[in-house]
Amino acid sequence: MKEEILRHLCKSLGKDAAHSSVHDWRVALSLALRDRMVDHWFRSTRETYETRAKRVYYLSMEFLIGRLVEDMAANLGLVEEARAALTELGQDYDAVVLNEPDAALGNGGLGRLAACFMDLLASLGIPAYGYGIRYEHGLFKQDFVDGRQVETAETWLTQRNPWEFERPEVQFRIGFGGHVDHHDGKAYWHPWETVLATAYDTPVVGWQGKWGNTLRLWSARPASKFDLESFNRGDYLAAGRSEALARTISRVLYPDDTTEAGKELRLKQEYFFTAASIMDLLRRFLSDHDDIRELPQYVAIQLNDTHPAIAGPELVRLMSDEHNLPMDEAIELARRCLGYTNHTLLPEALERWHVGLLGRVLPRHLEIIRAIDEDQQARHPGSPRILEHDHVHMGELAFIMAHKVNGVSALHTELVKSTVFSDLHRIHPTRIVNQTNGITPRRWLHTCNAPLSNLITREIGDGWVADLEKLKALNQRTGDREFLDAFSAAKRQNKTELADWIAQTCGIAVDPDAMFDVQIKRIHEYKRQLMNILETVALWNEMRDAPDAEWTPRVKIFGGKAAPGYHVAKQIIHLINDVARVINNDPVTGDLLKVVFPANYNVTMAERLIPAADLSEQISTAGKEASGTGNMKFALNGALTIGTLDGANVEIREHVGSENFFLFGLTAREVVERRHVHGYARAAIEASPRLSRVLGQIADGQFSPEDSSRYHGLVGGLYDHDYFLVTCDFDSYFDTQRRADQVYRNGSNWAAMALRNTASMGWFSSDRTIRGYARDIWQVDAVDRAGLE
Ligand SMILES: CCc1ccc([C@H](C)CC(=O)N[C@@H]2O[C@H](CO)[C@@H](O)[C@H](O)[C@H]2O)cc1
Repeated sequence: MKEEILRHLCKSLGKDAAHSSVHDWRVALSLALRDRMVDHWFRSTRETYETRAKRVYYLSMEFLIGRLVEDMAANLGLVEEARAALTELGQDYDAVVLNEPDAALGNGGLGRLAACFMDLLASLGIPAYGYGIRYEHGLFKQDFVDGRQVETAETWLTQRNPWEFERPEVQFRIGFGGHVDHHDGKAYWHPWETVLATAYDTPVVGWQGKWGNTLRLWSARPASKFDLESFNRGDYLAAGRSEALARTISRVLYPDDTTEAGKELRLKQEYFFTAASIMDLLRRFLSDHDDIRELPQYVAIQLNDTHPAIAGPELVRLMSDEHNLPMDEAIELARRCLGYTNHTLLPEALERWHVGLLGRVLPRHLEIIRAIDEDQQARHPGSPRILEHDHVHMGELAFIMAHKVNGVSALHTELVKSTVFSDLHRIHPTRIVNQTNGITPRRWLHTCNAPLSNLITREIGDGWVADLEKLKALNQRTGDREFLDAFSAAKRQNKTELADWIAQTCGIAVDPDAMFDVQIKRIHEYKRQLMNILETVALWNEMRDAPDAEWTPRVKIFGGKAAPGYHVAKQIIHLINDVARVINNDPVTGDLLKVVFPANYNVTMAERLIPAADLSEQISTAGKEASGTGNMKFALNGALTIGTLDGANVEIREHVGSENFFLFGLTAREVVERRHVHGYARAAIEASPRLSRVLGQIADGQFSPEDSSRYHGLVGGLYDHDYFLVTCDFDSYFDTQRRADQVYRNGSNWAAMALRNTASMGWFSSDRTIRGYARDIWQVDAVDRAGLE
């Protein structure tokens, strides 16, 4: 490994070891690791062709990958070899791997799930491609200025990306706009604008590197040559116009994760990568099959939410317009290839494009969508329509064009059946299935939490990394004092390291013996970071009222970005920072309570915070969080959850045992009922002296003396609307937090409960999730290659 790193440093980067930066060493290491992957990759690709195996295509607008170097080294079993090689070369392995920028090609849960799935598809040896967009700029960089979020462009590609292979030979012409001619029964689409989609491939090897799949990300290029004539005329802007226009399509990730942008560029992005992906998989299929009617036997396409839903009409277009299949047969064939995963019930997140906009950008597809609607009506009169009120409803399109639709947790799937798709569910009672989310145990325990990972491996061997259900054996140890101490020591080591990082990064001193209470996720009203900070102020009040009482010291840690246009979410960020400033400088409460909100939460920060957490905040309004995946990561790393019966919390609590979970709050059904009670929020506030005191302090500007009316709107909103029932769940949340305090003070109990959580999280490996998709949706075999020689 040492020679390979040196060779790349000198030969690939042209750098002399004596004058190389951490960046150079990191790229050299990455190239050396990449070399070790390509053989597995080629062999897997060859084998898939030889065995004519069915391929899975995962279409996603987002892949929230994070850093890759550590993950690749771990999957190849080369961590120690790489660490030794760098040490011999006088370099610090940890500094080198942390130098890598996050590939932040996603907003949150949906994007990270796609990244976890890619790891599992390779580890299970399922031939698969991930298809997405190679954004030049991923999710924005977040900074706090006077406590407010400010966004700046993310720049991961300004540095060389050592993992990708550019594929200039893999290019597709993607059309937009124009018109459609119809003659002799055929349709001819004449796009007005064309861009080139160019492929960039990143190999994805699974655990123990026995199989390699491909993540193919598309980059937009101008289809037309450089306009030298304009240039010579000195009209430089005109000369660069087509280039700039084309690149705009893959320039930046839309930072909204719950509100559909409804912007033309977003629609173009969705069609751009979807069309290139469909054309690419069809080309691959037709390279060794000549009857397109066999497609469903060899191709399974999974739509990661509605963002690639245009895949249905695009497949039908190619089958009917270019392969001359009758429309209804094309529709049926496409349906047998397609699966659709729904990730949210929030009405504002369900995509619906104005028929004018979609017709202008994709005139042929609008015709086909009309045909699909008629086909559905013919088969199921009265069925919900795709085209309604001048809008194309992408949820209905995805549902009607898929042979299987799935939710991402048991509760969510039931709500999908009983709310958003209740009518379609009645017509197609077997189409909706559940596939509860999962996480990859490699990144989210083995790689990010060495103290606990090593302890577990010492105790039960390392079989758990490939088969997480093996953690169950740890349940025997919940009464073993010595093991519990070792378990607590691992947590304490992570907390100490995090305390050092917080001191450096945020300039705040925190006590590793305090309870580390962590809420990290996108900022959104339904995730109720607001309720968390209100509880924090209430606790602060009571600590100040009785400073000598027996309090459990707490460190409240927040992390998360708000969509730039989401005003209320930005207000919540500002309030958390304002409250932190007051509490962290309060001599009365001192080390009893600290509030920490490091800026620019991302995958790498999650890998740092989760291993050090004691308490995991999963406090969404019941019925709103489709699943959550952070909740699984925390429990796996030995944190206890305080949470509502929402999303996958329900199943986590079933697996870890209700006695090892701090449950509070209204259920999803009670939430719906409470909304019918007039003035429920005001009533709840008036019934809670604790809450009304806190709201008074905030409204009076106690935390914003420089702008006392800053939170009038926010507090007023709680009195008058409180759509997410912060007021109604506040007291039970506060009481449950106090219960957690009690338990935490009895360390051994807490450790035993935490160990039960870790031991019971095997089911939440995305190993189980992917096996479910393979069995129920894709009809492919999951061959566990990890153990194969
Ligand atoms: C059109 C804008 C937009 C962009 C992204 C989204 C995603 C669906 C939002 C998302 O990330 N949903 C999360 O998906 C996770 C993976 O299934 C779940 O665990 C989370 O509960 C869900 O909020 C909606 C709307």
